[in-house]
Amino acid sequence: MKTRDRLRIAVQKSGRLADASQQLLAQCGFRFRQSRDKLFCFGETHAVDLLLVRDDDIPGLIAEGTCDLGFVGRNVLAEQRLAQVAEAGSSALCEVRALGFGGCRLAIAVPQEEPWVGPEQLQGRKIATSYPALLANYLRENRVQADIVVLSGSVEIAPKLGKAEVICDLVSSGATLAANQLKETAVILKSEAVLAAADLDFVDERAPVLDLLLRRLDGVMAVRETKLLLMQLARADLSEVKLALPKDAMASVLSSDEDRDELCLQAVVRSALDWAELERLKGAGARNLMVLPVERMLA
Ligand SMILES: Nc1ncnc2c1ncn2[C@@H]1O[C@H](COP(=O)(O)OP(=O)(O)OP(=O)(O)O)[C@@H](O)[C@H]1O
Ligand SMILES: O=P(O)(O)OC[C@H]1O[C@H](OP(=O)(O)OP(=O)(O)O)[C@H](O)[C@@H]1O
Ligand SMILES: [Mg+2]
Repeated sequence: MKTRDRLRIAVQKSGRLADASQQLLAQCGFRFRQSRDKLFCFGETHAVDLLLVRDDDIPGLIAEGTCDLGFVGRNVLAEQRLAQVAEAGSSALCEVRALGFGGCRLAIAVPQEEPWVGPEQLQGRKIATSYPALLANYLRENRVQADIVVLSGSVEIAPKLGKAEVICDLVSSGATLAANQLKETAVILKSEAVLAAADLDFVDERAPVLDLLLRRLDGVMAVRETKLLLMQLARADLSEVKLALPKDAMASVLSSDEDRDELCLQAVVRSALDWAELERLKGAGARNLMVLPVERMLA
């Protein structure tokens, strides 16, 4: 087994996942110094270094052992995992954690005027995609035979170019599909950025730093949507205000001895808080409501 004294993580150099990946590592308390060629970041606070690469290269770098971990879209990881299984019979690549950013879906899209009845309508059609293994898997599961046209990008213009009638591509807002007179139908994969790895059974110095990284990632992820809600209220309104709190709120009441009728209530809320919920609390008697972000939590 290869041993190394520093953990090496592959992250996207530039693109949709690049900034959020580095921000997440910063939230975990990891600081880096970037090399002059901007391809490598040396970990200043911990024995963790980053390799800045194209996202498509991340699963391969992990599989060959050049990197221990990677921040990559589930769509890219799942596609390359399936391709490895088809080629070698197995794949060591696995998803260790979902990271909560880079949300999108891999979906089938057909021309807007075409009614969608189900996957059987894809029988014998030409489908353009950059995800041939995931698409082939979906077609196999639905017992449909179709012609997969592999394109590395700009898949949405394939129907206009006459290369295919249908596409299978990533969708987020749906704006790209709408601009190309296409509509989303079946979703093949729900995706987000994930932490990918092949082998986490380290027996060298990487083990404790991996442990620390996973614990801190879990700490940051656990409070992603969490907010601290603070408010003032009269003691007489306490039960009404408590009833108006979101169901998952963990509330505690603070009071000062000088004015026992005037209370302060704090609540940790794990779901997103909208204006309607705050207005409901105000209606129940709460005043000076404040919603504060929670940066980290150590249980
Ligand atoms: N419209 C979208 N909204 C949200 N996330 C997306 C969207 N499109 C793609 N993603 C996610 O972001 C990942 C990276 O997308 P990006 O467009 O930066 O890739 P790329 O052009 O292949 O970059 P690279 O130059 O690194 O190869 C995708 O694999 C996917 O997981
Ligand atoms: O549903 P939407 O919000 O419109 O997003 C979908 C688009 O986003 C991605 O492309 P991207 O913009 O990253 O460009 P690319 O094709 O060069 O990767 C994806 O390939 C779609 O084309
Ligand atoms: Mg790419």
